[in-house]
Amino acid sequence: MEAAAGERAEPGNLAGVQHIILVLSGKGGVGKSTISTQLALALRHAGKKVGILDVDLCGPSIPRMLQSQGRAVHQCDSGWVPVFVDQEQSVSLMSVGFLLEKPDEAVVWRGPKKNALIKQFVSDVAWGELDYLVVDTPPGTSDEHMATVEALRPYRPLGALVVTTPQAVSVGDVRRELTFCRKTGLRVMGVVENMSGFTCPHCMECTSIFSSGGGEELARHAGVPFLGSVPLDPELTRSLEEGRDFIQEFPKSPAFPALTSIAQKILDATPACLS
Ligand SMILES: Nc1ncnc2c1ncn2[C@@H]1O[C@H](COP(=O)(O)OP(=O)(O)OP(=O)(O)O)[C@@H](O)[C@H]1O
Ligand code: SF4
Repeated sequence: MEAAAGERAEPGNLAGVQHIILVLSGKGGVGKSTISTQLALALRHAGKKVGILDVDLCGPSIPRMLQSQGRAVHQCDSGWVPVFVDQEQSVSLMSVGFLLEKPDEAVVWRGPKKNALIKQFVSDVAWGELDYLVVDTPPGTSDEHMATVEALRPYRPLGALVVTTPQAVSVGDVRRELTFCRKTGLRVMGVVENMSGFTCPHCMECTSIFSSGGGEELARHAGVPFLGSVPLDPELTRSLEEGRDFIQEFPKSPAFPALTSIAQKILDATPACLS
C-alpha cells in the first residue's frame, strides 16, 4: 500500500540504507554517471558502504565504468542481490544493464514499463546495510525522474546532487533541474561543475576550455551549496574506460582533489543517522 503524504512506508529492502542521494543533470553527457561512480568510490575510500542504483534505463553506463558488465544478478528471498564491484564488498551496484541480454542492447520501452521497473528496483533490491545509496538518473526531468522520486520518497528523505558543465546552455538546463527539485521537495545537497577546465599533466597549468564559473554562480543564485569543480582529466577518462578505481590509483591526478573534496562535503552534510 502507498504511504500517505508525511508518513514513512515500511522500509523493506531499504531498511538498512542511511542516506539516499539522487544524481541529476539537465542534459546528457555532462558526466553524471562519472560523478556518481567517483562519489561512490570516494565515499568507499572514506570507509563507507555504498550502493549505486543505475536508473538511467536507456544508457546504463555504470557497469562498464566499474568493470562489471555481464555480471549475473542473483535472486534471494527478499529480491535481487546487487553485484559487488570490489573485493571488500563495500560497493554494490544494480543496473538495468545486468538485465539485458547484450550489454549494448537498447531499452525501447514505453513509460509505464520503465516506471514499473524503477519501482521494482526501489523495492526489490536486497541492499543490506549501506551508509549511502547513490542513484544515477537519466538526463533531464522525465517521467522516470518522477517515478524514481515517488518510489523512493516514502522510505527516506532524499538529497539531490546536480551536475553541470560550465557552458551557459548546460547551466540553463540545470536551472530547470533545480526547479524540479524544489517542486518535488528534494533537498539540493549541492551543484557540481564538471569538465571545468583542463589541467595540463605536464605543467599543471589550468586552461578554461569552456567558460568558467557557471556552476558556482548558478548555485549562488539558487541559494544552494556549490560542491566543487572537477577538471577534464585524461586519466579519469582512461580509468573509466578501463573500469579502474580512479580514487585508489590516481591520487596525483588533477581531478582527484576535487572529487575527494566533494565526497567530504557530502559526508559533512550527512551526519550519522541516529535512528
Ligand atoms: N571530468 C572528466 N574528465 C575526463 N573525462 C570525463 C570527465 N567527466 C566525464 N568524462 C567522460 O565523458 C563521458 C561522458 O560522461 P558520463 O557518461 O559520465 O556522462 P552522463 O552525463 O552520465 O551521460 P548520459 O547522458 O549518457 O547519462 C565519459 O566518457 C566520461 O569518461
Ligand atoms: S599547458 Fe604547459 S606543458 Fe601543457 S602544452 Fe601548454 S605550456 Fe606545454
